[in-house]
Order: sequence, then structure tokens, then C-alpha cells
Amino acid sequence: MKLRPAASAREAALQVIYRVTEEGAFASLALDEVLQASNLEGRDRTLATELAYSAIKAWQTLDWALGLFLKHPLAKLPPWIRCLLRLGGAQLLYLPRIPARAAIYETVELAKKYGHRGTVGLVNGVLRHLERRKDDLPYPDPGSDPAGYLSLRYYHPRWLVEKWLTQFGYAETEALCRADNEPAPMVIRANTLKTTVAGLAARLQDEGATIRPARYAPEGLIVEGLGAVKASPSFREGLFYVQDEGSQLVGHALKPEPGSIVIDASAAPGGKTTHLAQLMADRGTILACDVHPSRLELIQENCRRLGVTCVRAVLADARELGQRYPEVADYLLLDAPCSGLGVLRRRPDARWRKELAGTRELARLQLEILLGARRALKPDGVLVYSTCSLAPEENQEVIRQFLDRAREFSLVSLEPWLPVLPADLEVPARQGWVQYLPQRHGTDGFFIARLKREENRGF
Ligand SMILES: C[S@@+](CC[C@H](N)C(=O)[O-])C[C@H]1O[C@@H](n2cnc3c(N)ncnc32)[C@H](O)[C@@H]1O
Repeated sequence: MKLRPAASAREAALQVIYRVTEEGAFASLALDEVLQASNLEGRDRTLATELAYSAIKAWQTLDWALGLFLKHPLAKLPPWIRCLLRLGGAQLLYLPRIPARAAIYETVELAKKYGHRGTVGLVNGVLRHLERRKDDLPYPDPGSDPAGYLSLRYYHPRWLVEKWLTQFGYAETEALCRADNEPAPMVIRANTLKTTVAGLAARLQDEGATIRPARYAPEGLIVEGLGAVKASPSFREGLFYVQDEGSQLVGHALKPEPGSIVIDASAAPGGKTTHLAQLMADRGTILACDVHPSRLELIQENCRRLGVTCVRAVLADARELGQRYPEVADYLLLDAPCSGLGVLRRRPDARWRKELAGTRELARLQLEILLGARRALKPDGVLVYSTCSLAPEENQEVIRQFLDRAREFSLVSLEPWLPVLPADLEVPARQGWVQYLPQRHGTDGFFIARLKREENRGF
């Protein structure tokens, strides 16, 4: 549906909420489109993003809470009115710095533009009721229905909370849900081909940002107040890449020698590829493969911006790499397509798009990729497998099945390769794998395993 240009931050947020919750659009794409069509700038863009993302993250809890004050089901209301209620409700429940009166008034004003007299009154009435009862909502009892309580209280799908309760227990599931709802820090990786970490920090401070070092990743900086990244001169000069710490650690886990041959089996948009190029001082060859042609362009664009020259972008299905490049690579990175359950804090709509069956299907693909790509590695070569998932069936279980079938591989310690290990990861790191968790380590959820092909064992 063609939308009129949004005249305010709240109208922009409303349009994004409509595109995502009513039309199934992806939140980041809908936001870009709506903001581009509007004349909004600076703080209005930030506010629009915050309003839209808060409502989308909490979508199902908002629908439940709003439904408590409606005579008829929310689903029967006109779609724009439903979305207006989500917009107003998100401010009342989750953005306490916005005065309730302003939240209600502004939503009612928008209702005049997107509804009629009856619906204006309804929006006003429902939001006033919600404001009065907001600290006293009838959540399920955590003792008798922990999954029901956590999924509504922290707005995650029930199947996922049930899965995590089995995997992590109650306290840690609650901490994980909370961590997913916090705004994720902006983490960048200094491009050491063009600058140093200290040099970049100084440049960004000159651009008005506040900087602190990342905890685990040596080239990582945590940045606040930079504004639109693409407008930053140091970004345009290729001095950094936006990449969470968990993701940066994957490059260190592989740590290819300068001059070596590396295959990055599923590489787009090239975050880890360009990091590997840095670690190799841009000397040697990286074959950066991906199965989607349009995504190969992203690799090339990132290499150009960062000044990386040792990368060749290759259109290939990772499952066929063993046949295409037999025993070619000294190092093989398999940053597999995955459920992304470790990065829900960065993608407001992602939690509502996943299904339990998805992780099992992905696990099949991940194993096929490992089995199909492994023969591309030379004897004595190193393989790193990583995902941004927390699901054991995509991580430890895939590795276990791989080791059952590929006897020439074994797990090797990650301890020498990860520069700063959190204490709780020391034991698994020695066994060859680590699982970073947002609620424990403050990073995106990342699984990383390092394996070696034994020199004298054939396939
Ligand atoms: C997790 S993303 C990779 C992120 C990338 N390594 C980075 O750090 O920027 C997974 C990638 O796998 C690609 N992909 C999916 N199925 C594939 C296959 N069968 N062969 C190769 N690439 C595949 C997707 O297009 C996607 O770009």
C-alpha cells in the first residue's frame, strides 16, 4: 500500500508498525522506506525508530493488554486503529520518559487523521484505561505458568520461552528475555588496514561520539551518539565496520596467517571476510562465497570501502565447495545460515517470525554444508564453524553429528585464539567450542567451534 509522507515522528512510527504488523514487511526495510519518504531529520528519526521498534518488539503483549479494555476483539478493529493503539500502548508501557498525557494526546490526534469520530473516542478510552492499569496487568502466575508469564511479561513467543526454560532454567530464561528487550549497543571493528583502534577512537570522538573499548574483541569499540553511521566521515573513509563483539571473535577463532588461502563458505555481506583480510594484513587469498548473487555485491562494496584487495567474491553453494575446490584451503570458515536466535535484541520483528521447526530444518542444512565443504580443506587445515544461534541443535549437535561422519576432523582448543575469555567459557573453550550469550556476556549470542583436519587421515 502506498503511504502518504509522514509529517511527524509518531506518524512515521505508525506507518512502520502498520507495514510490519499488518502487511508482514521487515522492520528495518519498512523503517528505511518510511523515513526516506518523510522530511524527518535527526531527533525525529531517532524518536520514530524508538517508537516503532518498541511497539513491534512488544507486539503480542500489547495486543493482549489492549484487548483487556476492548469490548470486541482487537482483530475486529480497522487495521490503522489497531496500529494506533499499539503505538500509544508502547509509549505507556515501555517508554516511561514520554509523559502519559502527551502519549495519549498525540495518538488521539493521529486517530483524527487515520480514523473517524467513533474510533477517535475508542483510542482515547482504551489508552486511558491502559494508563490507569499499566502497573497492575493480570499476567499469568509465574509459579503455575512460567512460560505464560515470561512470554507476556517479556514479549517473546511462548514456544521459544518453553524451549529456553528447558535449556536454561527459569532465572536465566528471564535474564535472556530481558537482555533481548534492551537496546543493543553499537559495536564497531576498527579497520586495522587503515587505522589503529586508538586512532579511530580519537576520530570518532572528534565526530561527537562517546567511545569505550569492547570487552572481548581487541579491535572492538562500543560507540554512542554517532548518529547516522553512513553519514560519518570515518565510516565513509572505511575506518570501521559495524559488527558485534561475538561476531568479531569468529575471525580470531580462525586467525589465518598472512599469505594463506582461505575459503569463507557463506560470506555475505562480508563482515567476517573483511575481518579475516585484516588479520592476514590483506596478503594471501580469500574466496568469499555466497549462494545469493545480490548478496555478493555487498561483499564487494564492503571490500572497496575498507580497502581490502585479497578477496574474490564467488557465487557458490557451500555444499559443493569440496568438489569445486578440493584441498585448496589452509583455512575454512563456515559462518552458517542459522535461526538468528542469538540476535533478537537487534531485530525487533525477528522473534515473531521464527518457528520451532525452523531450527531443525536449518540444522540439516548446516550439517550438509559442513559435510559438503570439508573437502575444500588441505590436510592439517583449520575449520571454524559459527552461528548467531543459541539453539544446541544448530550448534553442539551439528558438530557432534559432523564429527561422527567426518572422522578426519577433531575439535581443538580455542583458548590460544580468543584474546579475553570470560571465566565461564574457559572449560568449553579448551574443548574446542564456546557459546556467547547476551544475558551473560553482553554480546550477541554466538556459537564458535574450531576444528582441525588431521594431517594423515584421508576422508
Ligand atoms: C550468517 S550469514 C553470513 C554472514 C557473514 N559471514 C558475515 O559475517 O557478514 C549466512 C549467509 O549464508 C548464505 N547462504 C545460505 N545458504 C547458503 C548456501 N547453501 N551456500 C552458501 N551460502 C549460503 C546467505 O546468503 C547468507 O549471506
